[in-house]
Amino acid sequence: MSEAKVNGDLLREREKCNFDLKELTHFIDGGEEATRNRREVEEMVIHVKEIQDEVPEEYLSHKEQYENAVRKACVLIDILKEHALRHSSFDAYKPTNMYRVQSMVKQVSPFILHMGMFVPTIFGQASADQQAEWLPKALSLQIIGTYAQTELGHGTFLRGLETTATYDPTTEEFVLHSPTLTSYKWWPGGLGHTANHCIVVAQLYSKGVCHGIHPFLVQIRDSETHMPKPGIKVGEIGPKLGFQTANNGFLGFDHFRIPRQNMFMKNAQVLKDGTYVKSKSTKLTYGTMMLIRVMIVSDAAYEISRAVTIATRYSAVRHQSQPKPGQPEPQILDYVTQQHKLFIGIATSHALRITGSWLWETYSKVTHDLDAGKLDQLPELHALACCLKAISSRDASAIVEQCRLACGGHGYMASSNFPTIYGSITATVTYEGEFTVLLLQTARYLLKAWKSALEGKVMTPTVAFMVNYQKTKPLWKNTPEGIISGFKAVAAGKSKEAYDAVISYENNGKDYEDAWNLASVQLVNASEAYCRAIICEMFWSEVQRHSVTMSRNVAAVLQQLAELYLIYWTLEKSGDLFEYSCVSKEDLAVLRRRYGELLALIRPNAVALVDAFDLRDEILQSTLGSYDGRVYERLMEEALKSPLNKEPVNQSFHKYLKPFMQKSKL
Ligand SMILES: CCCCCCCC/C=C\CCCCCCCCCCCCCCCC(=O)SCCNC(=O)CCNC(=O)[C@H](O)C(C)(C)COP(=O)(O)OP(=O)(O)OC[C@H]1O[C@@H](n2cnc3c(N)ncnc32)[C@H](O)[C@@H]1OP(=O)(O)O
Ligand SMILES: Cc1cc2nc3c(=O)[nH]c(=O)nc-3n(C[C@H](O)[C@H](O)[C@H](O)COP(=O)(O)OP(=O)(O)OC[C@H]3O[C@@H](n4cnc5c(N)ncnc54)[C@H](O)[C@@H]3O)c2cc1C
Repeated sequence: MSEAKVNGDLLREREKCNFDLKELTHFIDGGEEATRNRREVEEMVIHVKEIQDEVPEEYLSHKEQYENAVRKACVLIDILKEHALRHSSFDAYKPTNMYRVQSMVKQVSPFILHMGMFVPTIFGQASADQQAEWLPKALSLQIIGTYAQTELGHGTFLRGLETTATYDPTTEEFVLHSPTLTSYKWWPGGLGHTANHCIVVAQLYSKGVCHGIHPFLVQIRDSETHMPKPGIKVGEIGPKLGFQTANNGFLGFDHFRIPRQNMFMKNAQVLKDGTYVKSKSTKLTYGTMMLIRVMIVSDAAYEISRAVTIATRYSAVRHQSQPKPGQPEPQILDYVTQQHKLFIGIATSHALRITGSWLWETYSKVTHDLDAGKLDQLPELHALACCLKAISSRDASAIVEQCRLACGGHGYMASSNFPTIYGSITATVTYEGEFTVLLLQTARYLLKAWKSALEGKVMTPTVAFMVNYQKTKPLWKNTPEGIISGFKAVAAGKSKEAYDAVISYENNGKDYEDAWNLASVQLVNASEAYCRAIICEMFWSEVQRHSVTMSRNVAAVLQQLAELYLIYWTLEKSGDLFEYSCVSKEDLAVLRRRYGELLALIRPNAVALVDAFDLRDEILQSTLGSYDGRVYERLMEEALKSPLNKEPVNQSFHKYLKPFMQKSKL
């Protein structure tokens, strides 16, 4: 990009950068080679004319948006498939690469569930024979699939799903049926008009016995005509807050038959005569959800990086107000309140990316052990994935919205891209396990952990801190390590309180379930505190670990961001820390001053820090956040694309306004 065209404020901001920007980008990507590979994929996609829209998508009808999205998804997937094959690797399938490439088309891909859940379920739940048959077709998109679990009546409570799959040994088939309106599948992405196959989660009946929910591969549309198969009722569920082009659909079955072999057989099986063979754990059926929950943590980090890049660049270009008479209007980035809104976003993106990578590695290790029959680490992984998915998606939604608000009126424009980013990220708070529901899952683990600590049992690593808390309340130290220890004290204290509350309700005559419900606000708070302690510890310790191999200034900016994150949350949660740790008012006053110092230290590097995310304009898709900072020019260029501006007088004037005004004159 020619520097001459770049906005002067941004040029000056970039000159202030005191660290090696490329080194930070490599760190974010996971190494220099990873940066090269990512850029190669992006470069390949960026120049493809077919994925660029002449008319902004917002002006298209719902139907046109979908058709355009299918067209672009086909182009995109073709390029990526070719790339993946050329490199004989699965690199293109890595979550981080997928997110970035996906965001080059503004609206979500109707193939998202194919790539995100259909293919992974075949990997995770199909037997070797089934994989050999289904994977080549799925990976090459000869068949397009989705993951149909949620029903009109139930999303959270999976044991309550109503779709049935009844085994008929005479024909060696399963009969799929939707007995009620509420049993209709509802929500699966791509189900409306894109997928011709889907993974259906249904209650398995054999020999008159219900064995609970199991996944089945079902062809729902004809391979040639794409017509729904007889016995299948399928369609799209209509417009939503976001995710407009995901083609979320509904699906009902009228005694629809599939071969026995279409039940996913890696874990449980039904033999020809109808004998049911149990899985090592019924929870293995939930494997794909676990994978996506793990991926969502990195996705949250990525969406924050997009929002905060847009808002920070805009804040460097935008001038407003005149605090000192006669002086020029300052850049809004110089207002400390603006720094307070934005720098926590930069810090959180790093915190969640680092935590997401750690969770990904933990997930890989535990699933490898599961394949070898070792199930002992599954509960801890489940507890971690649940709370990290919940908190990362909620934090990301809040930060994206904060970034939008930080851009004032222009943040409200569709062309800022905030509405689309927000529409996507806020969906992650609900899908793949609703926020509160997942925190309550983690709370189950925490209560057991607290009980184990009371009984002096061996503790798993992420809850081992509970043992110390039982002995003493840790002394407060105004250091990052001291703050982390304080957050652990909050997590332990809240777990204890929730545990005691459940016991106390039970002692007062409530049964366990009612006691649980009565204590559930405390349970959710305990999970949130545990999760915050994990993110804080992971962020700080990983930055420390990597600092020794980094140049001094890159290490310094990352340490500033990690410290900012820790202090931000200490100040946000000061009430909890007063209650459960030994922090004093004086300690908090010191931290408040340090927080102000950190904002000032980060300020000169702010634009460089978001530049280091290395998000191309084609990925940001924002009038406010482009690299050159031509904010006002772009806003006007985009406004002129409005179809309403194609003619000086709209026909509604002659049809309605003029007669209306004339009538008013009489
Ligand atoms: C060749 C390659 C080419 C590459 C080309 C690339 C091209 C790229 C282009 C485009 C692609 C686009 C980019 C893709 C990016 C991918 C991102 C993916 C995004 C996907 C989008 C997803 C959309 C959303 C999908 C969905 O929402 S699917 C539906 C999800 N549904 C839920 O999550 C339901 C939530 N409910 C539950 O999970 C459970 O019911 C419950 C709440 C956990 C309760 O379950 P249950 O009643 O059975 O259990 P309990 O009785 O409560 O508990 C019993 C014990 O079991 C424990 N438990 C529960 N769950 C688990 C578990 N999963 N694992 C382990 N243990 C579990 C529980 O804790 C209890 O334990 P206990 O000891 O306390 O008894
Ligand atoms: C954009 C989007 C895409 C989706 N894609 C898919 C897909 O591809 N495939 C698919 O199968 N599904 C999909 N879903 C469905 C999604 O997984 C569910 O909506 C989600 O799991 C939440 O379930 P629910 O809608 O039943 O919410 P509910 O469980 O009805 O939640 C409503 C409220 O009740 C509360 N609540 C429920 N149970 C409890 C409890 N036990 N304790 C305390 N509070 C409780 C919740 O906290 C929440 O406040 C998608 C959803 C969205 C929004």
